[in-house]
Amino acid sequence: MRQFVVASVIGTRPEAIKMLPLIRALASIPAIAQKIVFTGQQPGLASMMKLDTETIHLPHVPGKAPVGQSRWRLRAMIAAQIKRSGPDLLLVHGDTTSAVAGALAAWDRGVPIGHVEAGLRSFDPRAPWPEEGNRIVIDRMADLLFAPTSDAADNLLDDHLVKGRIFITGNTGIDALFAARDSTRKPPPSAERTLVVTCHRKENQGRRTRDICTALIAIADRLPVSIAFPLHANPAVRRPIEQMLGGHPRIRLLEPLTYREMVRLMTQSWAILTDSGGLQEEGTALGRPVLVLRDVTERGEAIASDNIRLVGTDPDRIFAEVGALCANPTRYRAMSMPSLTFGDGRAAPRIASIIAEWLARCENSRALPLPAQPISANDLDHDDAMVSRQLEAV
Ligand SMILES: CC(=O)N[C@@H]1[C@@H](OP(=O)(O)OP(=O)(O)OC[C@H]2O[C@@H](n3ccc(=O)[nH]c3=O)[C@H](O)[C@@H]2O)O[C@H](CO)[C@@H](O)[C@@H]1O
Repeated sequence: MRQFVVASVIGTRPEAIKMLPLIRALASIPAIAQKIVFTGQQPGLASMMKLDTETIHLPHVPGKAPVGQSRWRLRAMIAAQIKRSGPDLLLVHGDTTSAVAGALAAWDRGVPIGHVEAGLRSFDPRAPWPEEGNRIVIDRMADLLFAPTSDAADNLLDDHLVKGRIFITGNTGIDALFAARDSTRKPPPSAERTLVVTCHRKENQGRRTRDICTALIAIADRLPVSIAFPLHANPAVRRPIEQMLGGHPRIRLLEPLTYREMVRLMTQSWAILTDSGGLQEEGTALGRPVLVLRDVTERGEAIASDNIRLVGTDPDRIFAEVGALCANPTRYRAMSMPSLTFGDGRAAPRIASIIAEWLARCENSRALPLPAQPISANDLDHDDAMVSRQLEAV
């Protein structure tokens, strides 16, 4: 039997972190050859991933273009790559401009699409923008949809324009987290209460960043907490933060950390304050309370399990929520229970086996299987037996 070609599009740090476990799992399948397309949306990712598969680097266009222009440019360049290498399946991850451009390029060329981390919704088209629109568009074009949780799968089932095969697999980000956590010596417990902070979202730039920094100064000045703040690489994000927080004795501004360093910092942390999607999932799996610097989240499962709380960006509210964690051990303990709601660390091999089985069936059927009926609600259980039942139907 011939080798199948599976191409993956990578544009940002979270895509690199969350796709690496799947790329490694696919590499262990002899029938599959891979091509990794780096779009340059964020530079330096290939060296971070240390891949030994074929990689393609799209030319980086300096300067910050409007989102629509970037999407069009990336779509055209990825379509040209697809024309050259004709993959049997194109994988995209999440909700970035690179992901939606990759899916559109595959759509243009009639190449089947696999969406990793499918089904996340904030149900607010403007927050986050353009991510909410991106992931809806991708899900409606995708042939294989890998939903991290049953809630995400429910979102897909509720959208009658989603026609692909839905699988509940867990989030590959938890695979990456556990691999990084278990590959380093367990750090000694930190005597100090360290609050890990990250802030990078477009909607939090400007006044909201200043409000968040005002809260951090009050926290560092008045609460028994020190702050470790790994800065985002984007100068427009980090500059105002450096101006407001630089030099504060109880606030450590850090250069962007490697993933392993970041996992070590989170493992040692007392709590996490962030607008990041990935950190909400990681804090939940590690059992660290996560306060979210947003008004909405796609991780409703972790609100239900009281692992995360939405605190928004009002400085007084942020200070009060961190203060309550300090003053209320019962609340702190309740938010510190590790939960596998976002995955058990085996999502990547699960997805890889689904892909290998699906490609083989496509080959045997000599045609792309018609989009089968979405899975029924009673299929939404989180185990491998369910996945194999779904595959039988392909
Ligand atoms: C709407 C939304 O929520 N979308 C999310 C967004 O991703 P995000 O919000 O998680 O983005 P960031 O916060 O930039 O990355 C976080 C990762 O980086 C690690 N990290 C952090 C600081 C550091 O110094 N070193 C590191 O290694 C950290 O542990 C974590 O794993 O887009 C992704 C792609 O579409 C989606 O998957 C994801 O849903």
